[in-house]
Amino acid sequence: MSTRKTSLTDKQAKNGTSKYVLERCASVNEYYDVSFKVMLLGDSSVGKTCILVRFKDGAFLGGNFIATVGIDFRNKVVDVDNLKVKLQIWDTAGQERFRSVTHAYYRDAQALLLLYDITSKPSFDNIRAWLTEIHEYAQKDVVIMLLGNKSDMAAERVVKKEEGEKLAKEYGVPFMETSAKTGVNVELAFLAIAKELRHRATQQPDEPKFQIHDYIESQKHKPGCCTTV
Ligand SMILES: Nc1nc2c(ncn2[C@@H]2O[C@H](COP(=O)(O)OP(=O)(O)OP(=O)(O)O)[C@@H](O)[C@H]2O)c(=O)[nH]1
Repeated sequence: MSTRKTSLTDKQAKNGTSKYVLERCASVNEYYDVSFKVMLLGDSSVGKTCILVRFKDGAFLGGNFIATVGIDFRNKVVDVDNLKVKLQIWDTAGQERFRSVTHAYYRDAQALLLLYDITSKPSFDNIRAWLTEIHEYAQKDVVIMLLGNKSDMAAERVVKKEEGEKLAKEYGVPFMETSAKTGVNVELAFLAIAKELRHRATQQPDEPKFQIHDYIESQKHKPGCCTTV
């Protein structure tokens, strides 16, 4: 399958929906109650586009690697606790030369999925630098999740799962290993983010806070979890 990773003009990008739209809206014939922007970040080739395509279309983009140019987005509406949540998911270019383009989009994002590749030590080592950038450019209350992608490549693994867990714990962010190839944990990652954002947007002061870490742990241990086919 051939994919061309396209970039958007600023005008197209700014046509996105605003924060916490709590009204019934139609987006390409799909109704939703609330809309959020989620951004995929991480070094080039860690699998950001593949994770998005797996979640959106249930497919894997194998074959030749074509780096993303600039930034691109796709929408997906998911049901979260009786509310239709639209995730507008921004796929960014991991290459350094596009960094100044993508910085401009950080502040509009309500959630960030930060990826590294379990077969690439540099991509893991760069996570701290990514978190520094996030703290500089993103909203203070942005939801961050760390993902160690390509978990299907066990033979080539150079980053232990425990290392990912330790780093995530240090920064107080949820963590899981994913595979865009097999689908493991991909849906869970996006659904956990959608749930967290949905609860933040609609939560009453007397309601208990949604616990994303607990939710992920409870779902990981469910039979049949967490493959998108
Ligand atoms: N085995 C395996 N390969 C993967 C996985 N995810 C991505 N790949 C491969 O890794 C390469 C890079 O994937 P992309 O999704 O294009 O990477 P990216 O992070 O979007 O890269 P940039 O656009 O440059 O930022 C491609 O050849 C994919 O087929 C995975 O979970 N498992």
